[in-house]
Amino acid sequence: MSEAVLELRNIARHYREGDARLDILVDVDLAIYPGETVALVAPSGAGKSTLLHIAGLLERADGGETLINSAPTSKMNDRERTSLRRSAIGFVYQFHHLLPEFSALENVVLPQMINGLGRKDAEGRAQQLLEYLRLGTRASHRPSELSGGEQQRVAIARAVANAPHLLLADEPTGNLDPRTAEHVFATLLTLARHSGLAALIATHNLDLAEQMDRRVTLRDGRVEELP
Ligand SMILES: Nc1ncnc2c1ncn2[C@@H]1O[C@H](COP(=O)(O)OP(=O)(O)OP(=O)(O)O)[C@@H](O)[C@H]1O
Repeated sequence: MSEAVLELRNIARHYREGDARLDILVDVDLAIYPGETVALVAPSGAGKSTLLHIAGLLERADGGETLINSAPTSKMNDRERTSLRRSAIGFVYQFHHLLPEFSALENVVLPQMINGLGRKDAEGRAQQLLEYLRLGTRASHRPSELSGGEQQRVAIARAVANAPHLLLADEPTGNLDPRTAEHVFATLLTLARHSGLAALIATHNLDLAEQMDRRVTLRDGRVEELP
């Protein structure tokens, strides 16, 4: 088998609330391989967002190791982690978080320029991605001029703009009506499979989770495989 894109080893994370200590992640082990789509299905408060933030190098664990393409990240400094995150990891959130004053195209161009690509190449790739997501004619529109489903598709284009190896999504369709959610989710899965991405997607929607290659949950701070 090829090497894991994401590997979490013995990850622990707790928060403090006054004198109390909340052990959210106790001993999380998880590996995701290229082209694999994995659903993270767990009750509210179980620690899904915490796990995604640690996997995405947005937050540090209290113990254990996060490996991206086999590279351990816990001893990297913040600059190294940010640089790895920008090149290897894409994020989609429940709310699109697009920059309101920029067009759809510019929202997809910006992360590429931040990652060092020239404007012309970035615009070419952004246009191509938007067309692939059937948003070619909406490229010059600002987020407020797009429907919820279109906004979320632009957010997906932005997440994959730098051709990441790992796609992380936190309830990416949680804010959409069921039909739009189904459509956006199908788009996300097609894109992930087409690009050979490893994807970890937190969702409450069991129908959507069923469409993914594997399902895992969090129980008492540990990852368990679901049938
Ligand atoms: N910075 C923080 N400080 C203290 N407690 C926190 C912090 N972040 C999260 N928590 C707590 O940790 C627990 C797990 O939170 P997390 O957001 O990871 O859960 P979740 O499974 O994503 O939930 P949801 O499905 O509702 O988004 C919750 O009880 C939350 O209140």
